[in-house]
Amino acid sequence: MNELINRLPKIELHCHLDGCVRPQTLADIARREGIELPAGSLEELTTLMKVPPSCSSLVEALKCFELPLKCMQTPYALERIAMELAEDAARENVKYIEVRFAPHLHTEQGMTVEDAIVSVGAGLAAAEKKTDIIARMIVTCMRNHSVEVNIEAVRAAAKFLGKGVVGVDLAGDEENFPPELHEKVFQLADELGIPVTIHAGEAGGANNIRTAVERLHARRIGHGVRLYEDAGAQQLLHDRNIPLEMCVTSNVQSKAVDSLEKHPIRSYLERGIGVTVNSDNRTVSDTDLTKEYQLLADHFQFKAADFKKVAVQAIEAAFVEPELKPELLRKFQEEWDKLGI
Ligand SMILES: O=c1[nH]cnc2c1ncn2[C@H]1C[C@H](O)[C@@H](CO)O1
Ligand SMILES: [Zn+2]
Repeated sequence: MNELINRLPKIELHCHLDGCVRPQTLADIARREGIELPAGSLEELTTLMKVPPSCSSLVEALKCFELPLKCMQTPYALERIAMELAEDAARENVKYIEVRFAPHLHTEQGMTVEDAIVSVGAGLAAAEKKTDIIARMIVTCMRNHSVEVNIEAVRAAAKFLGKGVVGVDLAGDEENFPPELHEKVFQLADELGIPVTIHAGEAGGANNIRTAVERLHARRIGHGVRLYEDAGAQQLLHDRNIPLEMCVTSNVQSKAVDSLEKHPIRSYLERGIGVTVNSDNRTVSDTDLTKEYQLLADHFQFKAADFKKVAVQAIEAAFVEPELKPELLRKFQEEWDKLGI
């Protein structure tokens, strides 16, 4: 199964740029830009960039983003980090990736929201030229930012829609900032024709999943782990064909589930809820898509047929230009044929 997992064609819909910075790159940028890092060695830096084993909540996990963000304040840094992320994914045979980031988190040293989008877009485009990956951007709004700031992010996303940006998202502290606070923001996204995905049911209850769909126009749900709490919400996702972007390792770390064994991914798959498999944050969660697939094979009896199913569901749910989907599906089919699965 290991070799098969390495060779499987993959697709990733939920991946945060600031959670995927290579430690060596962070060290390089810090040196280049004269930023002092609180670590004496690469090993120490790598440890600081990862969620600690003692992590007890999402709020605690979110602290791990402060360090990489310090070194993600210039066009050079954003372009390089985006390119490297897409290259790392391509090496895992990821054929399509949606990379998300909150442009406002990158404006501390004078970059504008639009500068940040342009730089990430340039990095992804560079990786597309060098590898066989298609890479797109999702503009993330932060739950702790004001409605006004998030409206600005959505307007910037609209400007780049079809030019690298394919959607908008809501992320951050779900425990203290419920989705309805940002209803106006995603009302606007809908009016502007931007596809919406919302982190919900991770550090908050299934009611947030319902709100994300019914009031924030979500077409996909980030995590949605706690969907099991509400049969009505399950029915809603099933009826509207709204899939979950599941990130199993991340959910164990943030305590969205009590233990790995209690993760509901298998039961959602069996109940006909759309499930997709994602890394969330490669560096912060110390994972990648290959490790996530391996985890599913080892602990949730995922077989080749299950991996095919989740890939097809992800292709269907991708925000990529619709005209690219048949080509993407063809690429996957070609590789499955080669693997005889
Ligand atoms: O899993 C997550 N849940 C909620 N927010 C998250 C998660 N992973 C990353 N974020 C936040 C922290 C980052 O700074 C921000 C933008 O990528 O999104
Ligand atoms: Zn996330």
